[in-house]
Amino acid sequence: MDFQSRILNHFNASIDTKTYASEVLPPFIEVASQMMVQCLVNEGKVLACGNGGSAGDSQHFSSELLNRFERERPSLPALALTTDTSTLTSIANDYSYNEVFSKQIRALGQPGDVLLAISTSGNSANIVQAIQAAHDRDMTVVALTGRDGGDMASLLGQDDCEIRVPATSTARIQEVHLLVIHCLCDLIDEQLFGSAN
Ligand SMILES: O=C(CO)[C@@H](O)[C@H](O)[C@H](O)[C@H](O)COP(=O)(O)O
Ligand SMILES: [Zn+2]
Repeated sequence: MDFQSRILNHFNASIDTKTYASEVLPPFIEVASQMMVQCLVNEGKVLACGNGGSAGDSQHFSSELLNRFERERPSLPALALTTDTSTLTSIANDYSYNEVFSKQIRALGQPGDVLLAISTSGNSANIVQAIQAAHDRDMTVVALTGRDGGDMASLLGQDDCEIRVPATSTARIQEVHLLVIHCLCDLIDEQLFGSAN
């Protein structure tokens, strides 16, 4: 297959995945946005974590809350747990990579905070442990997953919300995760700061 055909295949697969996701995800995205708004109104914060591309997604989300999305408004409290290399390397070195997020959550998480846990497979052990730590801290969890939801899906409780992308390719799932993150940012701004076009 020539390169341009490969590129076209990627575009078409991404479009198809997003079209299918648009038929199933909106109710879950709405609920997740309401959970985050409730948390922020009650002076809570959103902690976010993920590995690889999903680490980037965590940072993308937290920067849009802390700084801005598409309108002028006050900064909102969010923190990506993926950025402090001293903390990440010392926890991984002294304990285990599986604990790099959970130890931060046990220190920083407060009751009423929300954890945004991102994994395309739903099986990353450090994300699973992050969810367990969040529950121990009386936090709720918004989980962005894919495939069959993996181990994360079975850990979630009725106060949590899973947004599971109906796809199997990591890249395609990540592309929808980013769209979901932008939907969450828009809905949070809309609920907290009123109508904008
Ligand atoms: O971005 C990509 C692949 O598109 C990779 O960096 C990917 O995020 C990494 O392999 C992650 O470790 C995958 O973890 P997960 O999504 O299964 O939790
Ligand atoms: Zn990627």
